[in-house]
Amino acid sequence: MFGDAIQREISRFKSPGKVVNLCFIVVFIFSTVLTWREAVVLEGAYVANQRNSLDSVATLLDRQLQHNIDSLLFYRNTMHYALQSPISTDRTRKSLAEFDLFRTQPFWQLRLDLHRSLPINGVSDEFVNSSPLLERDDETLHTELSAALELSYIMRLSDRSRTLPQRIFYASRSGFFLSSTAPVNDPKIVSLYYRLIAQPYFSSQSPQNNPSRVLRWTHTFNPNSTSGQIITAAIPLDFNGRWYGVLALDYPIDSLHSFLQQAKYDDHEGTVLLYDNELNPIATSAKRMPKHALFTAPQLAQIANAVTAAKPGEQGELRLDTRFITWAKLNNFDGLLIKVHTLEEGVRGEFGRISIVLSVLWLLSTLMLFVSWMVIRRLVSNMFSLQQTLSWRANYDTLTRLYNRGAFFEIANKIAQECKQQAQPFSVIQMDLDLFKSINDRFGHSSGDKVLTHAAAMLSDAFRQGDVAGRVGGEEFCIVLPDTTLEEAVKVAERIRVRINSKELLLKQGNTTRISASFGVSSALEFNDYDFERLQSYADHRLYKAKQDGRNQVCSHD
Ligand SMILES: Nc1nc2c(ncn2[C@@H]2O[C@H](COP(=O)(O)OP(=O)(O)OP(=O)(O)O)[C@@H](O)[C@H]2O)c(=O)[nH]1
Repeated sequence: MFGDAIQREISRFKSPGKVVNLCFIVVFIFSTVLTWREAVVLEGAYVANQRNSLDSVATLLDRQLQHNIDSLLFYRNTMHYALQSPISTDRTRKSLAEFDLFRTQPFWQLRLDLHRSLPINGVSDEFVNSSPLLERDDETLHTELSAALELSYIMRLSDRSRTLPQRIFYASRSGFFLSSTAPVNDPKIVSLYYRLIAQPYFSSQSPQNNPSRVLRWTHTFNPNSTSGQIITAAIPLDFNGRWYGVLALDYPIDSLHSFLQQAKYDDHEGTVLLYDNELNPIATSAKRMPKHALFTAPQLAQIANAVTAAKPGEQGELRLDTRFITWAKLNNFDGLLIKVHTLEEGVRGEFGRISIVLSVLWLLSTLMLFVSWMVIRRLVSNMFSLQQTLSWRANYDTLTRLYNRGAFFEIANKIAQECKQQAQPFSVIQMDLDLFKSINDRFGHSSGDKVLTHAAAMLSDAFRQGDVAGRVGGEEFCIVLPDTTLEEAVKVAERIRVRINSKELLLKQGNTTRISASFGVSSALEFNDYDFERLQSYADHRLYKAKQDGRNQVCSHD
């Protein structure tokens, strides 16, 4: 029952080809949506993978920076405590006395212990007086020096085995400095101290330039060279309202390069770059810094736009031309890490390979779908025309193309009943070709067939729309005429008779013949009977009479 319903629904479509098209379109859409969904899931996994891989580098770098900044803050606290309650031992007193002796010399060095402390390196009073940034306040000078001597012990203990090499130093406004990397020779002290106080990180820590007294990052950027560049984290040292100096942490760019290279991935994993807060590249995980700018000005603006509102620790991604960019804002550095993953690298990677397999599978399935669509369409089309032919043959006579006996009787009965219901006249004409056997005998069976076809065509041309004709025997035809009286039916029969007999018919080998037919006509009104089969037998009886009366005539009475 359910199957019948489906069949009924399907049969509503005039062309089964359309049903096949529809089915295949549905399958195609379904497979494409499934593939697309897989692609979306894959893309999500790819983005997560890119983020994770950058996150691991960012976390590692942040951890390193955090450790170093913690050290810097620890040294500042040490200085605060030491300034508050300075130690006074024989050794410190001896060192301070030495300072009083050396302070006018161009450079000098104080050292409490050769192995356990770092040297304090200083310049002359004259040098200090020559710079407006510097000041040797005699009231606080000894306290600061003894605090620095104390720090020189502790700074000596700084852990140098970390993966991110760096230099920690204290540059005092009183004309001396203490550095985790001691100068190799004495004259270098002056130039080193000069360089320390000449750098922006020193002057930027003055109370005017850094009123909130926070840690600041500076990058000595030279676009033409990577050697000698450093990034520095600096905090001011203040005590009792006086700015004593700057505690700072230097990272040579090369150490950041090495750090990023240690976090090395496979070749297809892309490149990680460290950018400062002005989006200048500082370091890269690649072997060397790119020769040309990686991003155009509009692309840099796009990145800047994406990261401006981001908080430290936040991550994001964007697509620039064929590259996939992941960025992470660092917690402990005023800049960001950017990972650039090119299309080529992506294709060589795991996700690229899966994407290619997915695309190939989709293409193959679409191709197979297309081929099977063509085959099934062809099959369905052939079956449909076969069905049409069979169905036609079940109802029609193939020779004359009129209704065959079975179909004709069914239709004629129906028309008779309709006429009866509507109280309309109804007539039947029975026609039989005259002496047809002799045509077969003289000219052959195929010529006989030709005559039959010709007679059927004459018949079809002569009756009105609404009349129905059928071949009811070998050379016998019957016509039913709804809403037609006996007189009108006789006229129709007469017209057909004249047409059939009107011209010579060309048969085999140039022979011609003129054919004729006899007709019997009956009508429902004369018998007050609408039974088609009875009316047909009355007409047949009158046809027999027409034959007996000499053929080629219409008979409508008994
Ligand atoms: N060629 C051909 N002949 C057919 C077909 N069907 C029947 N016939 C022939 O039609 C002939 C009918 O002959 P009869 O019934 O003797 O009648 P007739 O020769 O027409 O003579 P009357 O009806 O008395 O005029 C037979 O010889 C059948 O073989 C057909 O489809 N094709």
